[in-house]
Amino acid sequence: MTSPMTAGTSADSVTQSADEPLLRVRDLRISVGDIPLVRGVSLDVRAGEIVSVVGESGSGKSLTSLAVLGLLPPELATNGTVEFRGENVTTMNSRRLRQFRASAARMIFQDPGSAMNPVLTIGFQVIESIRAAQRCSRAEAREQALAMIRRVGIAEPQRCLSAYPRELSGGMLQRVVIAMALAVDPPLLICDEPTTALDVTTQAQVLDLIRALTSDMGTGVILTTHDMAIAADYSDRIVVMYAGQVVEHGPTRATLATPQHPYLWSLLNAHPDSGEREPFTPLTILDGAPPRPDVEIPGCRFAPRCPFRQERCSVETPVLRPLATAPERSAACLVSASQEAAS
Ligand SMILES: Nc1ncnc2c1ncn2[C@@H]1O[C@H](COP(=O)(O)OP(=O)(O)OP(=O)(O)O)[C@@H](O)[C@H]1O
Repeated sequence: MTSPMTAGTSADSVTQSADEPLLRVRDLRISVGDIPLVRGVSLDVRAGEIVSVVGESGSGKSLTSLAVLGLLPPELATNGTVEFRGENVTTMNSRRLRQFRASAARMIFQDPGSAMNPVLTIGFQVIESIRAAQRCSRAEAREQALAMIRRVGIAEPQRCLSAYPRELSGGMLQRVVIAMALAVDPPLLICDEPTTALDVTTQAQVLDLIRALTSDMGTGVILTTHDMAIAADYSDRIVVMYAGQVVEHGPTRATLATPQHPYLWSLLNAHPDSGEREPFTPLTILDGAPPRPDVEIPGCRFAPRCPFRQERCSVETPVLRPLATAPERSAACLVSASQEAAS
Protein backbone atom coordinates (compact mmCIF):
# COMPACT_ATOMS: atom_id res chain seq x y z
CA MET A 1 0.00 0.00 0.00
CA THR A 2 2.85 2.33 -0.78
CA SER A 3 1.67 5.70 -1.97
CA PRO A 4 2.71 6.06 -5.59
CA MET A 5 5.24 8.76 -6.44
CA THR A 6 4.84 10.70 -9.61
CA ALA A 7 7.98 11.80 -11.40
CA GLY A 8 9.32 15.08 -10.06
CA THR A 9 6.89 15.20 -7.16
CA SER A 10 8.38 16.16 -3.81
CA ALA A 11 7.74 13.32 -1.35
CA ASP A 12 6.85 15.96 1.24
CA SER A 13 3.76 16.86 -0.72
CA VAL A 14 2.49 13.35 -1.43
CA THR A 15 -0.87 12.88 0.23
CA GLN A 16 -1.42 9.80 2.33
CA SER A 17 -4.26 8.08 4.03
CA ALA A 18 -4.23 8.56 7.79
CA ASP A 19 -3.30 5.01 8.73
CA GLU A 20 -0.53 4.66 6.16
CA PRO A 21 2.92 4.87 7.74
CA LEU A 22 4.89 8.03 7.26
CA LEU A 23 8.05 5.99 7.49
CA ARG A 24 8.37 2.39 6.45
CA VAL A 25 11.65 0.58 7.04
CA ARG A 26 11.89 -2.90 5.55
CA ASP A 27 14.61 -5.49 6.06
CA LEU A 28 17.27 -2.84 6.66
CA ARG A 29 20.74 -4.37 6.65
CA ILE A 30 23.88 -2.39 7.41
CA SER A 31 27.33 -3.88 7.24
CA VAL A 32 30.98 -2.94 7.34
CA GLY A 33 32.89 -5.19 4.95
CA ASP A 34 31.37 -8.62 5.53
CA ILE A 35 30.41 -7.88 9.15
CA PRO A 36 26.66 -7.32 9.62
CA LEU A 37 25.86 -4.55 12.09
CA VAL A 38 22.11 -4.28 11.51
CA ARG A 39 20.48 -7.55 10.47
CA GLY A 40 17.14 -6.95 8.79
CA VAL A 41 15.27 -4.29 10.78
CA SER A 42 11.69 -3.42 9.82
CA LEU A 43 9.60 -0.75 11.48
CA ASP A 44 6.82 1.74 10.73
CA VAL A 45 6.17 5.21 12.11
CA ARG A 46 2.78 6.88 11.68
CA ALA A 47 2.00 10.58 11.96
CA GLY A 48 1.56 11.68 15.56
CA GLU A 49 2.97 8.56 17.22
CA ILE A 50 6.13 8.06 19.23
CA VAL A 51 7.94 4.81 18.48
CA SER A 52 10.70 3.95 20.93
CA VAL A 53 13.64 1.85 19.79
CA VAL A 54 15.26 0.25 22.84
CA GLY A 55 18.24 -2.00 23.31
CA GLU A 56 21.63 -2.23 24.95
CA SER A 57 24.60 -0.29 23.68
CA GLY A 58 25.69 -1.60 20.29
CA SER A 59 22.30 -3.10 19.35
CA GLY A 60 22.07 -0.92 16.23
CA LYS A 61 19.70 1.85 17.34
CA SER A 62 21.84 4.76 16.14
CA LEU A 63 22.76 3.13 12.84
CA THR A 64 19.06 2.52 12.14
CA SER A 65 18.29 6.19 12.87
CA LEU A 66 21.15 7.41 10.73
CA ALA A 67 20.02 5.18 7.85
CA VAL A 68 16.54 6.72 8.02
CA LEU A 69 18.14 10.11 7.43
CA GLY A 70 20.60 8.89 4.80
CA LEU A 71 23.42 9.87 7.16
CA LEU A 72 25.40 6.64 7.41
CA PRO A 73 29.16 6.99 7.02
CA PRO A 74 30.40 5.94 3.57
CA GLU A 75 32.28 2.87 4.82
CA LEU A 76 28.97 1.21 5.71
CA ALA A 77 26.92 -0.65 3.09
CA THR A 78 23.12 -0.61 3.24
CA ASN A 79 20.47 -3.00 1.91
CA GLY A 80 16.72 -2.97 2.27
CA THR A 81 14.35 -0.03 1.98
CA VAL A 82 13.68 3.11 3.97
CA GLU A 83 10.55 4.74 2.55
CA PHE A 84 9.36 8.16 3.61
CA ARG A 85 5.87 8.76 2.22
CA GLY A 86 6.61 6.23 -0.46
CA GLU A 87 9.97 7.65 -1.54
CA ASN A 88 13.07 5.51 -1.00
CA VAL A 89 15.53 7.47 1.13
CA THR A 90 18.40 5.12 0.29
CA THR A 91 18.24 6.12 -3.39
CA MET A 92 17.74 9.91 -2.96
CA ASN A 93 20.42 12.03 -4.62
CA SER A 94 22.41 14.37 -2.40
CA ARG A 95 20.31 17.43 -3.28
CA ARG A 96 17.06 15.65 -2.44
CA LEU A 97 18.60 14.24 0.76
CA ARG A 98 19.60 17.73 1.93
CA GLN A 99 16.07 18.97 1.26
CA PHE A 100 14.59 15.91 3.02
CA ARG A 101 16.74 16.51 6.12
CA ALA A 102 16.10 20.25 6.15
CA SER A 103 12.32 20.09 5.95
CA ALA A 104 10.90 16.59 6.37
CA ALA A 105 13.01 14.60 8.81
CA ARG A 106 14.86 16.35 11.60
CA MET A 107 17.11 14.82 14.22
CA ILE A 108 17.88 15.61 17.85
CA PHE A 109 21.13 14.14 19.14
CA GLN A 110 22.27 13.15 22.59
CA ASP A 111 24.58 16.10 23.09
CA PRO A 112 22.87 19.40 22.24
CA GLY A 113 26.25 21.14 22.14
CA SER A 114 27.32 19.06 19.17
CA ALA A 115 24.26 20.16 17.20
CA MET A 116 25.19 23.84 17.43
CA ASN A 117 28.12 25.81 16.03
CA PRO A 118 29.85 27.43 19.06
CA VAL A 119 30.97 30.55 17.20
CA LEU A 120 27.57 31.53 15.78
CA THR A 121 24.67 33.01 17.75
CA ILE A 122 21.67 30.83 18.41
CA GLY A 123 19.51 33.25 16.43
CA PHE A 124 21.68 32.97 13.33
CA GLN A 125 21.60 29.17 13.47
CA VAL A 126 17.86 28.82 14.07
CA ILE A 127 17.06 31.35 11.33
CA GLU A 128 19.39 29.68 8.82
CA SER A 129 17.89 26.30 9.64
CA ILE A 130 14.40 27.67 8.93
CA ARG A 131 15.55 29.26 5.68
CA ALA A 132 17.17 26.02 4.53
CA ALA A 133 13.73 24.41 4.73
CA GLN A 134 11.45 27.19 3.49
CA ARG A 135 11.50 30.11 1.08
CA CYS A 136 11.13 33.12 3.38
CA SER A 137 12.85 36.39 4.24
CA ARG A 138 15.22 36.70 7.18
CA ALA A 139 12.63 38.82 9.00
CA GLU A 140 9.95 36.14 8.56
CA ALA A 141 12.34 33.42 9.64
CA ARG A 142 13.28 35.49 12.71
CA GLU A 143 9.61 35.83 13.68
CA GLN A 144 9.18 32.08 13.28
CA ALA A 145 12.33 31.45 15.36
CA LEU A 146 11.12 33.74 18.15
CA ALA A 147 7.72 32.06 18.24
CA MET A 148 9.27 28.60 18.42
CA ILE A 149 11.82 29.59 21.08
CA ARG A 150 8.92 30.93 23.13
CA ARG A 151 6.99 27.71 22.54
CA VAL A 152 9.76 25.55 23.99
CA GLY A 153 9.46 27.50 27.24
CA ILE A 154 12.38 29.91 27.04
CA ALA A 155 11.31 33.04 28.91
CA GLU A 156 13.38 35.65 27.09
CA PRO A 157 13.38 34.57 23.45
CA GLN A 158 15.02 37.77 22.09
CA ARG A 159 17.91 37.39 24.50
CA CYS A 160 18.21 33.70 23.68
CA LEU A 161 18.53 34.43 19.96
CA SER A 162 21.43 36.84 20.65
CA ALA A 163 23.26 34.36 22.88
CA TYR A 164 26.03 31.92 21.94
CA PRO A 165 25.53 28.20 22.68
CA ARG A 166 28.10 28.22 25.54
CA GLU A 167 25.99 30.77 27.43
CA LEU A 168 23.12 28.28 27.88
CA SER A 169 22.79 25.28 30.21
CA GLY A 170 22.53 21.79 28.65
CA GLY A 171 18.77 21.68 29.27
CA MET A 172 18.21 25.13 27.72
CA LEU A 173 20.38 24.21 24.76
CA GLN A 174 18.40 21.01 24.19
CA ARG A 175 15.23 23.17 24.18
CA VAL A 176 16.85 25.35 21.50
CA VAL A 177 17.73 22.25 19.47
CA ILE A 178 14.12 21.07 19.77
CA ALA A 179 12.91 24.51 18.67
CA MET A 180 15.29 24.43 15.71
CA ALA A 181 14.13 20.94 14.72
CA LEU A 182 10.41 21.63 15.04
CA ALA A 183 10.32 25.24 13.74
CA VAL A 184 9.84 23.94 10.20
CA ASP A 185 7.05 21.55 11.28
CA PRO A 186 8.78 18.39 9.98
CA PRO A 187 6.54 15.32 9.62
CA LEU A 188 9.25 13.13 11.18
CA LEU A 189 11.52 13.71 14.18
CA ILE A 190 14.29 11.36 15.21
CA CYS A 191 15.47 11.70 18.78
CA ASP A 192 18.63 9.69 19.42
CA GLU A 193 19.05 9.37 23.20
CA PRO A 194 17.91 13.00 23.49
CA THR A 195 18.26 13.28 27.25
CA THR A 196 21.22 11.06 28.14
CA ALA A 197 23.48 14.08 28.70
CA LEU A 198 20.97 15.83 31.01
CA ASP A 199 20.19 15.53 34.72
CA VAL A 200 17.09 13.55 35.70
CA THR A 201 14.77 16.51 36.33
CA THR A 202 15.74 18.18 33.07
CA GLN A 203 15.35 14.83 31.25
CA ALA A 204 11.70 14.65 32.21
CA GLN A 205 11.08 18.28 31.24
CA VAL A 206 12.69 17.82 27.83
CA LEU A 207 10.82 14.57 27.14
CA ASP A 208 7.51 16.14 28.26
CA LEU A 209 8.23 19.00 25.88
CA ILE A 210 9.00 16.70 22.94
CA ARG A 211 5.82 14.73 23.59
CA ALA A 212 3.61 17.82 23.95
CA LEU A 213 4.93 19.57 20.85
CA THR A 214 4.95 16.53 18.58
CA SER A 215 1.48 15.55 19.71
CA ASP A 216 0.23 19.09 18.90
CA MET A 217 1.96 19.13 15.53
CA GLY A 218 1.15 15.53 14.54
CA THR A 219 4.83 14.68 14.16
CA GLY A 220 5.90 11.02 13.89
CA VAL A 221 8.77 10.38 16.29
CA ILE A 222 11.47 7.74 16.63
CA LEU A 223 12.86 7.87 20.17
CA THR A 224 15.95 5.73 20.65
CA THR A 225 16.87 4.98 24.22
CA HIS A 226 18.55 2.36 26.34
CA ASP A 227 16.19 3.31 29.14
CA MET A 228 13.07 1.18 29.56
CA ALA A 229 11.40 3.77 31.81
CA ILE A 230 11.63 6.39 29.06
CA ALA A 231 10.22 3.96 26.49
CA ALA A 232 7.42 2.99 28.89
CA ASP A 233 6.48 6.56 29.76
CA TYR A 234 6.85 8.27 26.42
CA SER A 235 6.17 5.89 23.53
CA ASP A 236 3.02 4.59 21.88
CA ARG A 237 4.83 1.65 20.31
CA ILE A 238 8.07 -0.04 21.22
CA VAL A 239 10.68 -1.78 19.06
CA VAL A 240 13.15 -3.91 21.04
CA MET A 241 16.53 -4.51 19.42
CA TYR A 242 19.15 -7.09 20.31
CA ALA A 243 22.47 -7.51 18.53
CA GLY A 244 21.34 -5.80 15.33
CA GLN A 245 17.89 -7.42 15.16
CA VAL A 246 14.35 -6.54 16.21
CA VAL A 247 13.33 -9.23 18.70
CA GLU A 248 9.95 -7.83 19.69
CA HIS A 249 7.66 -4.95 18.80
CA GLY A 250 4.14 -3.80 19.51
CA PRO A 251 2.03 -1.23 21.35
CA THR A 252 4.14 -0.18 24.34
CA ARG A 253 1.70 -0.80 27.18
CA ALA A 254 0.63 -4.29 26.07
CA THR A 255 4.16 -5.30 25.10
CA LEU A 256 5.63 -4.31 28.45
CA ALA A 257 2.71 -5.87 30.36
CA THR A 258 3.19 -9.30 28.75
CA PRO A 259 6.61 -9.45 27.09
CA GLN A 260 7.03 -12.43 24.76
CA HIS A 261 10.75 -12.35 24.10
CA PRO A 262 13.00 -13.50 26.96
CA TYR A 263 15.34 -10.57 26.31
CA LEU A 264 12.57 -8.07 27.04
CA TRP A 265 11.30 -10.24 29.89
CA SER A 266 14.78 -10.29 31.44
CA LEU A 267 15.18 -6.54 31.12
CA LEU A 268 11.88 -5.92 32.83
CA ASN A 269 12.39 -8.53 35.53
CA ALA A 270 15.89 -7.40 36.34
CA HIS A 271 14.18 -4.57 38.21
CA PRO A 272 11.52 -6.31 40.32
CA ASP A 273 11.00 -3.03 42.16
CA SER A 274 10.74 -1.11 38.92
CA GLY A 275 7.60 0.67 40.09
CA GLU A 276 9.51 2.39 42.88
CA ARG A 277 12.96 2.81 41.45
CA GLU A 278 14.33 6.12 40.31
CA PRO A 279 13.16 6.79 36.79
CA PHE A 280 15.57 6.58 33.89
CA THR A 281 17.87 3.76 34.99
CA PRO A 282 20.00 2.59 32.08
CA LEU A 283 19.93 -1.00 30.88
CA THR A 284 23.03 -2.52 32.42
CA ILE A 285 21.46 -5.39 34.23
CA LEU A 286 21.54 -8.60 32.22
CA ASP A 287 24.30 -11.10 32.86
CA GLY A 288 26.78 -11.43 30.04
CA ALA A 289 27.07 -9.17 27.03
CA PRO A 290 25.52 -9.15 23.56
CA PRO A 291 27.63 -10.89 20.90
CA ARG A 292 30.05 -8.77 18.91
CA PRO A 293 28.77 -8.11 15.38
CA ASP A 294 31.52 -10.27 13.85
CA VAL A 295 30.59 -13.30 15.98
CA GLU A 296 28.08 -15.61 14.28
CA ILE A 297 25.89 -17.62 16.65
CA PRO A 298 23.92 -20.60 15.35
CA GLY A 299 20.18 -20.33 15.99
CA CYS A 300 18.97 -17.48 18.20
CA ARG A 301 21.56 -14.77 18.93
CA PHE A 302 20.14 -14.31 22.43
CA ALA A 303 20.26 -18.04 23.31
CA PRO A 304 23.63 -17.91 25.15
CA ARG A 305 22.14 -15.43 27.66
CA CYS A 306 18.57 -16.73 27.66
CA PRO A 307 17.12 -18.08 30.92
CA PHE A 308 14.49 -20.08 28.94
CA ARG A 309 16.64 -21.52 26.15
CA GLN A 310 15.94 -24.99 24.82
CA GLU A 311 18.17 -27.20 22.72
CA ARG A 312 16.57 -26.16 19.44
CA CYS A 313 17.31 -22.48 20.18
CA SER A 314 20.94 -23.13 19.24
CA VAL A 315 19.92 -24.78 15.98
CA GLU A 316 16.85 -23.03 14.55
CA THR A 317 16.82 -19.31 13.80
CA PRO A 318 13.68 -17.60 15.09
CA VAL A 319 11.94 -15.08 12.85
CA LEU A 320 9.79 -12.16 13.93
CA ARG A 321 6.18 -13.42 13.83
CA PRO A 322 2.87 -11.76 14.73
CA LEU A 323 1.34 -13.19 17.91
CA ALA A 324 -1.70 -15.34 17.17
CA THR A 325 -3.63 -13.61 19.96
CA ALA A 326 -2.47 -10.06 19.14
CA PRO A 327 -1.43 -9.62 15.50
CA GLU A 328 -0.34 -6.01 16.11
CA ARG A 329 2.49 -7.45 18.21
CA SER A 330 5.42 -9.56 17.02
CA ALA A 331 8.23 -11.48 18.69
CA ALA A 332 11.14 -13.60 17.47
CA CYS A 333 11.31 -16.47 19.95
CA LEU A 334 10.84 -20.18 19.27
CA VAL A 335 9.92 -20.97 22.88
CA SER A 336 7.29 -18.28 23.34
CA ALA A 337 5.82 -19.05 19.89
CA SER A 338 5.35 -22.73 20.78
CA GLN A 339 3.91 -21.80 24.19
CA GLU A 340 1.45 -19.45 22.52
CA ALA A 341 0.48 -22.13 20.00
CA ALA A 342 -0.10 -24.65 22.81
CA SER A 343 -2.25 -22.36 24.96
N1 LIG B 1 31.34 3.20 11.26
C1 LIG B 1 31.32 2.02 11.87
N2 LIG B 1 32.22 1.05 11.54
C2 LIG B 1 32.20 -0.16 12.13
N3 LIG B 1 31.31 -0.52 13.08
C3 LIG B 1 30.41 0.40 13.47
C4 LIG B 1 30.36 1.72 12.88
N4 LIG B 1 29.35 2.41 13.47
C5 LIG B 1 28.80 1.57 14.37
N5 LIG B 1 29.42 0.37 14.38
C6 LIG B 1 29.08 -0.80 15.21
O1 LIG B 1 27.74 -1.15 14.91
C7 LIG B 1 27.08 -1.65 16.06
C8 LIG B 1 25.79 -0.87 16.28
O2 LIG B 1 26.14 0.46 16.62
P1 LIG B 1 25.05 1.57 17.06
O3 LIG B 1 25.81 2.83 17.32
O4 LIG B 1 23.95 1.62 16.08
O5 LIG B 1 24.51 0.97 18.44
P2 LIG B 1 23.52 1.65 19.48
O6 LIG B 1 22.47 0.63 19.79
O7 LIG B 1 23.07 2.97 18.99
O8 LIG B 1 24.47 1.84 20.74
P3 LIG B 1 24.56 3.07 21.77
O9 LIG B 1 23.36 2.96 22.66
O10 LIG B 1 25.85 2.82 22.49
O11 LIG B 1 24.59 4.33 20.94
C9 LIG B 1 28.07 -1.54 17.20
O12 LIG B 1 28.69 -2.79 17.38
C10 LIG B 1 29.06 -0.50 16.70
O13 LIG B 1 30.34 -0.70 17.27
